[in-house]
Amino acid sequence: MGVSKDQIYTCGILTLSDKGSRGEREDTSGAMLREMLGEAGYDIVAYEVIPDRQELIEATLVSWADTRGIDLIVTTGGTGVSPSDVTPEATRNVIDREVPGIAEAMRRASLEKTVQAVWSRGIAGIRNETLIINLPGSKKAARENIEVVLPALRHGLYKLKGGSADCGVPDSH
Ligand SMILES: Nc1ncnc2c1ncn2[C@@H]1O[C@H](COP(=O)(O)OP(=O)(O)OP(=O)(O)O)[C@@H](O)[C@H]1O
Ligand SMILES: Nc1nc2c(c(=O)[nH]1)N[C@H]1C(S)=C(S)[C@@H](COP(=O)(O)O)O[C@H]1N2
Repeated sequence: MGVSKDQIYTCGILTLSDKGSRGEREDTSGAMLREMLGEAGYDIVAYEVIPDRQELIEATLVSWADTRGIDLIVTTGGTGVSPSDVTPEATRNVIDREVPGIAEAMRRASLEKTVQAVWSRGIAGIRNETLIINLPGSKKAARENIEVVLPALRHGLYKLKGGSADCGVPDSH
């Protein structure tokens, strides 16, 4: 079965936060992402808040991609340089192919807002037919990053699932 131009893609939001996982901080970033991606037409089928533990992050990403077949996984948190920040390492360990342009675009736009954007080490990549994107943890930073690439995502998801419409044709998928 091929991918259709009107495909509704599934999406999982994974929040990495020690405080959040202990119930010590409300996950306003995850809530914002659920709303934003839901409004953008994604079917939000998974949402979890887990601590910054690399093996747990990897296991969750693998399960969401391989067992549940989720099309798009967006992570928030754990991209910085604190000793506990391991989201990029976990993501790198589970992807087959990196998509550097996504992180490049987000950091370039973020640097227009704050020089502190240099501290996000987030990456993006593909595992089988799942696209995984790392965002920083604060609600402001997560929004400022996802809004940069959101308009591009449907095209990439379509292509990574084997869609064959021409890239140059506007709204062809
Ligand atoms: N899920 C979240 N929802 C809302 N705000 C968040 C969330 N995660 C992080 N933040 C905010 O972004 C800031 C930077 O995030 P960072 O992950 O470095 O915080 P932290 O307190 O060290 O992490 P942790 O939540 O893992 O204990 C936090 O101090 C907090 O203000
Ligand atoms: N657009 C944008 N990017 C941003 C920020 C921000 O406020 N806006 N904050 C930065 C800061 S202060 C940090 S420490 C890093 C990493 O955040 P994380 O550890 O919560 O993932 O994201 C950076 N990226």
